[in-house]
Amino acid sequence: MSFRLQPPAPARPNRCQLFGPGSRPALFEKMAASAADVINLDLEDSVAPGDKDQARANIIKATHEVDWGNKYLSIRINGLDTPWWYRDVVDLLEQGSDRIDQIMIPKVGCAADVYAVDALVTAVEAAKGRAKRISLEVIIESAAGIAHVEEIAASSPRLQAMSLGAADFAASMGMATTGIGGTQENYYMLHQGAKHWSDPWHWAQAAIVAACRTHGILPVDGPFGDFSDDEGFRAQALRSATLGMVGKWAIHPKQVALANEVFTPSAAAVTEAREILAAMEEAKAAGQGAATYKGRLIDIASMRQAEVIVRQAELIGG
Ligand SMILES: CC(C)(COP(=O)(O)OP(=O)(O)OC[C@H]1O[C@@H](n2cnc3c(N)ncnc32)[C@H](O)[C@@H]1OP(=O)(O)O)[C@@H](O)C(=O)NCCC(=O)NCCSC(=O)C[C@H](O)C(=O)O
Ligand SMILES: [Mg+2]
Repeated sequence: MSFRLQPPAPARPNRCQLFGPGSRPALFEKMAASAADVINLDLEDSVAPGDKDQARANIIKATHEVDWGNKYLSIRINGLDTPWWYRDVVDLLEQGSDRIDQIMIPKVGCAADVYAVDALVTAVEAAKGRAKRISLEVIIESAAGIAHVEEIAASSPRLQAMSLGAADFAASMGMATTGIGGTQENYYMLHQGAKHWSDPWHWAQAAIVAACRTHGILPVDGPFGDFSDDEGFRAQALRSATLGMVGKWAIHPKQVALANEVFTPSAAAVTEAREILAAMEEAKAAGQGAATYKGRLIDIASMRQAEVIVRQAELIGG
């Protein structure tokens, strides 16, 4: 380990973030009753410009009236290039209840974007004497965002999570697709006449995971647009989990169970991780730093890998 230690990410479950437009208050109770760990009420791109004020009022009312149970309640404000974002922050924190946990900032392009929101949140919190400290989540969904991902991850002590927004990311990068996540038909290698599909989201996800892990932030995979394609969602989520992401958005309720399943370590994986830890304790007691488990090498690094799985299971209550 470097002399600079890797900080732990916030210890809360974040397997699924269920989104719903602030302009559809009829969905709020259903969202609260879902199995998602995090609820994202949206003021940004799922709300038409003419509905922004009403959506904000709907969300403020719902923070007082809906029973959100143990959900982590997050509200996505409008981007910093719009005339709405400051009013979103001020009204939410002046008029919304203490039930609000987090503000999500879309299209973050540099650390100063987070600084600006942090400054406003800090001022309103102090002025209103709000007891709960609001956390922040950012969405990386632009060329500038991915270019500055590390400085963004380091931008604020309030920052708890960072998501990849595949749709805006693709648009900003000029990618030739209208797909939101998943396999892209034209992104393949040819080998001996056969097509082998690659993953165009991989490098951005890996950059986000590295920035997040360096600064103790939760890395999250964003939307998978085709909510009729369960297997496509599962494949995308499994790749994200394998890379180190802790969860994924759901843009339709049917995606919640899929995300929870993928980002909950299986009983077999937890058993194996615990066996590795036990085998290494035995090896250490015998003065050895390496051992054999099911015919393969395990050593002290294997303990750290196993601990990731056990910690995740314990967080979820497994
Ligand atoms: C995608 C939808 C517009 C579909 O809505 P609808 O046509 O109502 O769906 P269904 O008829 O299939 O709904 C079945 C039942 O489920 C309820 N429902 C629907 N959506 C939700 C929800 N989000 N949460 C909870 N419950 C929901 C319906 O009411 C039906 O219930 P019942 O009648 O009792 O059976 C809609 O799902 C939707 O609006 N989804 C969220 C869209 C959104 O928030 N988008 C923003 C995030 S993605 C993004 O911004 C891109 C990103 O930034 C990037 O750049 O990548
Ligand atoms: Mg977006």
